[in-house]
Amino acid sequence: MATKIEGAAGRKGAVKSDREIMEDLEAINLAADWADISQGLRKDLGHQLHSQWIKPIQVGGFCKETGTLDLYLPTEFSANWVLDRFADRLSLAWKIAKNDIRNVKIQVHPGRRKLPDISLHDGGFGGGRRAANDRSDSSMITVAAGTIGEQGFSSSVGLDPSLTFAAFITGETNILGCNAAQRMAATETPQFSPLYLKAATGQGKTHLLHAIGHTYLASHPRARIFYCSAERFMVEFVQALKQNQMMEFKARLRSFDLLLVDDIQFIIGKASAQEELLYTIDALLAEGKRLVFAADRAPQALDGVEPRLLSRLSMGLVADIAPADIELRRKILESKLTRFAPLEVPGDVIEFLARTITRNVRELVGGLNKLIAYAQLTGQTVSLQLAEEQLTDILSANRRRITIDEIQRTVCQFYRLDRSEMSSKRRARAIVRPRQVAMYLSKVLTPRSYPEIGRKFGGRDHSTVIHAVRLIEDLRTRDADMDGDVRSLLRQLES
Ligand SMILES: Nc1ncnc2c1ncn2[C@@H]1O[C@H](COP(=O)(O)OP(=O)(O)OP(=O)(O)O)[C@@H](O)[C@H]1O
Repeated sequence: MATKIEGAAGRKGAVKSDREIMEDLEAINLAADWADISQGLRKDLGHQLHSQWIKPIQVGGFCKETGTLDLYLPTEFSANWVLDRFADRLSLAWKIAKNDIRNVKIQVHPGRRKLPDISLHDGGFGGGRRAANDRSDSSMITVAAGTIGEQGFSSSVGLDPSLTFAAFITGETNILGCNAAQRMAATETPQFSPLYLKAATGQGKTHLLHAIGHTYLASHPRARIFYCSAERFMVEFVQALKQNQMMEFKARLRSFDLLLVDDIQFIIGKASAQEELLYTIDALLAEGKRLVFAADRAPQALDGVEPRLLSRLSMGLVADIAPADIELRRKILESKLTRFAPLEVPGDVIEFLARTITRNVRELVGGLNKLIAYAQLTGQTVSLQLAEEQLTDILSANRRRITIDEIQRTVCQFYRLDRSEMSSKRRARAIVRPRQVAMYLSKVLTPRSYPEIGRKFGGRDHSTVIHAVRLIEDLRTRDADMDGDVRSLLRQLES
């Protein structure tokens, strides 16, 4: 049997056999995995190292018999360089991404193998990032942006040109975070510093950090900006320590006008590096410089971070970005769709994706991209049926969603209460506190809004839910028993 492939722009392509189509699909899946791996490495290594060494990597074929994946680089020199420095990381990342990979072979390109002709202008798979083999130049950042040079911080500013405020869609759940980020990037000095962005994975923290960098640079072209992940900060710190270059390290770190530190939860447990970060924060704040941190949890919930650093992290504004609600998910999909025009995606497909892919925006956008890529590749029309068939992994992962009913049931079992107490009007402390815990867990584990949660707890007002969430958050930082209870409930519910 042969299937006709219709190109991205509606061109008629060649007739492909089923085997060729399977190979193309395998290549698409590898490209999607590579987009995720590459994105992680970009955060870790910074934009400059990433664009120089990782981005040129082309994913070759995967041999099922030997479990070997080929990675190609354009020159002997770059292949050796990547082999020396990144072989272990690349191999580990691929093994985690794809169980059946046993070896990763890094070598010079024997002759270019192209991915199927599909147009993902938006950046390909994996939530709007560039597709694996997209080698387009992204030289958006100029030297003025604070190339640090020499050793120590080896990355330059590290901003992704596609992550701007213009591309960031706002709704009720992220408007506070976005406004605060815009203030941090504005010409006027913000009334708060640092800004601490808190959100679960894939809800746009990194996007906002990059957007701050772009906007600030546009109005301060000579500004020195540093973007890195906390993990990267640790690596740089340890290297400087080993190479006896702490003075240079400190001096460079303190010379920045804007410091953007992503994934601060990874700073955990390294006392000397934490201390250095603490001094840097103090020094930069004293000079009125701007600092932004992003993490997947509140400062108080960062285990193993010393109290003085915690107090610095939370002394400015802590802006919470809640999981995107249905309206925002719809808006994001619609905005992404404009880039695929004239391709048509029916309204019911958008609605289905927005309603089903609720865990995070990365998966949502990744799902849309994958669906469109598949439809273009096989010449099929985008439909609900195609979405159900092609996105089984994403959809089933999202369907395993925790519900408020489940949370109420688990909390009642845990505290040995009757289920009716979740909605009752009784105000005895032994009932009120578990009810507040259940409201808190509903906010943390489900995408429901405060009013929706209130309704599930006997029609309570949203302000009661907000109060409960804040109270439990606060109690968790002061009362070890309460924190222990919540952790144990979280484990039960997430298992
Ligand atoms: N509101 C939004 N509008 C447009 N795109 C968004 C929005 N939120 C997230 N995205 C996109 O979703 C993807 C994931 O976002 P991002 O990497 O910023 O998440 P994150 O919160 O930093 O996640 P992690 O904690 O896993 O690093 C990116 O492609 C980003 O551009």
